[in-house]
Amino acid sequence: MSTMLTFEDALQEIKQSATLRVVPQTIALSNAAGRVLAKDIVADIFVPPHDNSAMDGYALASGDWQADKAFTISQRVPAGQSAQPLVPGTCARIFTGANIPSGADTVIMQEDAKCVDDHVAFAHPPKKGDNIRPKGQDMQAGQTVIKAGEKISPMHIGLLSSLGITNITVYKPLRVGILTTGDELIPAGETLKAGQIYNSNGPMLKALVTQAGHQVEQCLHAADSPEDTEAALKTLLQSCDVILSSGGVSVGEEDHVKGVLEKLGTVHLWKIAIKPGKPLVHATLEGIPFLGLPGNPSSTLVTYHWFARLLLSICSGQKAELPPSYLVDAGFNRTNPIQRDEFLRVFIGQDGLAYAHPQQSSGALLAACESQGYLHVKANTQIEYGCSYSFYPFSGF
Ligand SMILES: Nc1nc2c(c(=O)[nH]1)N[C@H]1C(S)=C(S)[C@@H](COP(=O)(O)OP(=O)(O)OC[C@H]3O[C@@H](n4cnc5c(N)ncnc54)[C@H](O)[C@@H]3O)O[C@H]1N2
Ligand code: MOO
Repeated sequence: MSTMLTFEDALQEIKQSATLRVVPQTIALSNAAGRVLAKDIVADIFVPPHDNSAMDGYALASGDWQADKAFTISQRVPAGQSAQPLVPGTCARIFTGANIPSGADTVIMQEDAKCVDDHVAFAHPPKKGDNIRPKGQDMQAGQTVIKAGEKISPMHIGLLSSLGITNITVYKPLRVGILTTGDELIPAGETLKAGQIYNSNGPMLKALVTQAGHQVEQCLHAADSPEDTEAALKTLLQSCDVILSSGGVSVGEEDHVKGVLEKLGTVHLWKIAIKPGKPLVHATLEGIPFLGLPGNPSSTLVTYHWFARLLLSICSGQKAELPPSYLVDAGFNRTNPIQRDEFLRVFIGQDGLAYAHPQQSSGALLAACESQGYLHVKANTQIEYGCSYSFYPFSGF
């Protein structure tokens, strides 16, 4: 148990043991932004339902066009009204969004038309299909348009509204318990005494979990004692689907989280070859997944982003996907050997190169706030100016 797992093996282990922890419920689409879809959505209509005009202009059969022919305007079709079949050899006055009359196959925009008394002529020959948005251009009946596991975005709300859908089946929000540990920590708002610092991981984790769309069920703080840690965990176990903690997972005699986990449940992994975040612990307590994040604030952030986010995603019914990344060249060198996979907090310069923030201590959080994402540098490599590394913008997490 004391050997360190590789980053990939740890991800795999957490991914494989994570299971769905929430049940479906049907809710109004208008309240569904940010919720996780529980059932595929299959379109039951075509969108648009009919061929319709993309322009204000004139609908005609392209084969009827002749230079300077004066077309009779045989009908007027505003959006929202049904069109009559086109009288052969004539055109229809038509407006954006209006249904194309049967017999017409093209729309000429009004700027390209010349009105002659109550007739109209078109100088340039149209192409069949011009300015017509065909039936089903956006969605076809029978097409799966959103898969279960997707988080509903405002775009999805628009898309589903265009199908006439008012209710959808989503998963109930995942209830997450947060435990912070440490005798030295006090909440913001109180006055610091010698040896004390403010609890920053608690509020940060609460914000990360909330931003990811989960429900923070309860936040507790435990002193550095096995009794306090055990009591807090037992309380969280009563109402939470998943538990995250910060601190108390290293090797000192003031670190009690792992010992209590071994007493109450099963520890699956402890210590990963990453920097920062090495002493991460993963366990199951009474069937409830638990991740113990290391207490240094940047270690908490990094392990939340890479491991807790994934665990919470799977438990809440989402797909187990890593955030998007792209290759960026390093704008700096580092020749000292890298023994653990590193997640450097970096920003992208105007030259497009990645620059490491000068402060990479796991105890410092300002560096993350001043950076744009992670540069993932794998163990046993070096960082060379101009070489490419995977960059993961914070916005993808
Ligand atoms: N002898 C060794 N010591 C340490 C090792 C090691 O391998 N051998 N690993 C180091 C690494 S790496 C990390 S990371 C830390 C993780 O330790 P813990 O998870 O046990 O965290 P704590 O000791 O409780 O706290 C570490 C640090 O973070 C501050 N902290 C904790 N919680 C909060 C919070 N909620 N808000 C703000 N700051 C917090 C705490 O005061 C400590 O300064 O262990 C190393 N040690
Ligand atoms: O792994 Mo620790 O997070 O290096 O500071």
